Amino acid sequence: MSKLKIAVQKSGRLNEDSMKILKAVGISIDNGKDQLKASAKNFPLEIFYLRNGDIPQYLKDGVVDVAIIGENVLIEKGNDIKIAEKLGFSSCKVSVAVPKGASYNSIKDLEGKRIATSYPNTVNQFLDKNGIKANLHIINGSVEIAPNIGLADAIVDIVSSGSTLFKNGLKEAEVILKSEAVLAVSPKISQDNQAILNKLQFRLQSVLKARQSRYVLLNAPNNKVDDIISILPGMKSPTVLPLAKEGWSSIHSVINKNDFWEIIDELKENGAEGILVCPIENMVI
Ligand SMILES: Nc1ncnc2c1ncn2[C@@H]1O[C@H](COP(=O)(O)OP(=O)(O)OP(=O)(O)O)[C@@H](O)[C@H]1O
Ligand SMILES: O=P(O)(O)OC[C@H]1O[C@H](OP(=O)(O)OP(=O)(O)O)[C@H](O)[C@@H]1O
Ligand SMILES: [Mg+2]
Repeated sequence: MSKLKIAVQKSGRLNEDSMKILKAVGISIDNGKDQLKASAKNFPLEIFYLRNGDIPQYLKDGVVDVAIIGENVLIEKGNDIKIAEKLGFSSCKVSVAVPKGASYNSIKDLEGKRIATSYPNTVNQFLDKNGIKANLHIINGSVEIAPNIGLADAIVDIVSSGSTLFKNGLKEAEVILKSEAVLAVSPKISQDNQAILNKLQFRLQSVLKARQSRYVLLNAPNNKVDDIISILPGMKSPTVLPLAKEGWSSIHSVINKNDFWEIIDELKENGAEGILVCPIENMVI
C-alpha cells in the first residue's frame, strides 16, 4: 500500500510544533528524530527529518510528497510549490532593518546600499519591484551583526519579537513579507498519495479550526437569553437548556478565541453569570 512521504524539520524552530500537530491529528510515530526516517503506526505516512532550507528542492524533485515548512523558505526557494494549508505557528516576518541611528524615510534610501541577507531571491524581487539597485551580501546566519562589523548598511532577515534587532542596535525599516508554517505539496505527488493527503488535510483542518475556537457555557435569566444569543452567534445557533433554578437558562456556544475578551463585558452587562470557556480538541463542521 502506498504511503504519503512528509518532510519535517529535523531540529530547529519548526520541529516541535510540527510533531505536535501530527500528534494532534492522531498520528503516532514509531521512532524518535535520531533516525532520519520514521513511519506512522496508524496512518499511511512516512516522516523524513530534513533541514528546512533543503525541503523546497526535495518537494520539487518529488522525493517527498508534502512538507511542513516556513512559508518564507518556500517564497525564497520554491515559488512553484503549492501551499495546501497554513498551520498557524512559527509566525514571523522577513524585514529590512537598518542601524537605529540611520535616517530612513523610504525604500529609496536603500539605493546603492550594501544589504546582508540569507534570502537573496526574496530581496532581489523586492528591490526589482521597487526599482531599487543595491549590492547584496549573502551570508547564512548571524545576519544582524553585519552592520556592526562594517559588512553592510542594511540587512534583510527574519523578525519575530524584534529582540534580535534591538540587541544589535537595529530598527525595522520595511516588512517584505509575513510568514508562518505551512503544509506544502510537491507538484509530483501521485494520485494515490493525493488521496492520503486529502485525509490528512481533513484532520488538520479540524484541529486548526478547534485551535481557533473556544466552547463557551454561561447561565442567564430567561428574559436575557435573546440579548445574549445576539452577542454569541454559535456554529449554527447556540444551545439553550433550562437550568434547575426556575427562570434561568444555560447557553452553550462556540466562538473564535480572539473574540472572547472583546465580548466578555457585553455578556456580563446582559446578565450572564458563571461563564466557562473551554478548549476544543477537534471540530468538524
Ligand atoms: N524567531 C522566529 N520566530 C518565529 N518563527 C521563526 C523565527 N525564526 C525562524 N522562524 C521560522 O522557522 C523556520 C525555521 O527556522 P530555524 O531557525 O529553525 O531554521 P533554519 O536554521 O532556517 O533552517 P534549517 O533547518 O535549514 O537549519 C524559518 O524558516 C521561519 O519560517
Ligand atoms: O525577532 P526575534 O524574536 O529576535 O527573532 C528573530 C531571530 O530569530 C531567528 O534566529 P534563530 O534564533 O532561529 O537563530 P539562527 O539564526 O541560528 O537560525 C532569525 O534568524 C532572527 O535572528
Ligand atoms: Mg533561525
